[in-house]
Amino acid sequence: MRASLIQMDVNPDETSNSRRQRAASLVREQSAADLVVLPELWPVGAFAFESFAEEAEPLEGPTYEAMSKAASDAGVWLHAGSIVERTASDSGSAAGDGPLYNTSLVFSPDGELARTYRKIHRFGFDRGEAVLMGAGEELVSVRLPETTLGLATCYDLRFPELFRALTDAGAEMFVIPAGWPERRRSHWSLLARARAVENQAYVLACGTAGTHAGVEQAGHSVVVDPWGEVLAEAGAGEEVLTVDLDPARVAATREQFPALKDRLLGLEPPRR
Ligand SMILES: NC(=O)CCC(=O)C(=O)O
Repeated sequence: MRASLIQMDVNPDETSNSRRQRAASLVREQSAADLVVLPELWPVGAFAFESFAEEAEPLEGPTYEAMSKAASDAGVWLHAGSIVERTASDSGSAAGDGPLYNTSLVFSPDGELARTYRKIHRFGFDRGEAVLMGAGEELVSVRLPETTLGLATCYDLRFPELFRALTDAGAEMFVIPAGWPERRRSHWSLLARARAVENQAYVLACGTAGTHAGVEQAGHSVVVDPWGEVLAEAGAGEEVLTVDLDPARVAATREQFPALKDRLLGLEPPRR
């Protein structure tokens, strides 16, 4: 199974419309891949909080349209990263005045929307995403012919219980679009490997390059195998990281080193 992670440069000199067109062409160029991944909030920038409201789009908005077509043109599964999703109000009376969400879109090779995932852990403590967006509440996995993807977004990487729950739900490959800053790059690399090792799963973590809203991005997208080995790692700039994966390695690793079976906490009834 071949995966291509598109580590896009997100900077304020490019409009979201032009970046959408560029993303669509980059996806079309990956027709040799089975799975293509884009980063978190690439149309607007994960730290461009001031632009969230203006750049917010309905689920079936311009990013959806462009990515659905790009997925079907390339004939690939496409994790299209995330958008600022504008929702209708609870009453349904006025379109578009409900909460915003950081929502990921996954398309099948025929361009159909397979699943969405609303980021559960919002970044920013008492500002930014944490106050501007609603929190997702649903664990999401996506069944592909070769494997099962578990979805998470950027700051979610710091919460191991999410990944353990996805593992319990059958995930074998975590796909993590991100807009991770350079300042905490060491955490990114460490946590990506930790989530792979502790769950004996592949990690595909796709970040952004460039600088937006004054925040230099880490780049360094990474693919880690179920043993915790780094299979491929990008540099700091825009880059497509392509790697061949063997989904059978997940079951093999879990069988050869069955640490997941030795869990004692959080399981009912206790195993020992
Ligand atoms: N966009 C994000 O979720 C940023 C997360 C981050 O900077 C961190 O966890 O550190």
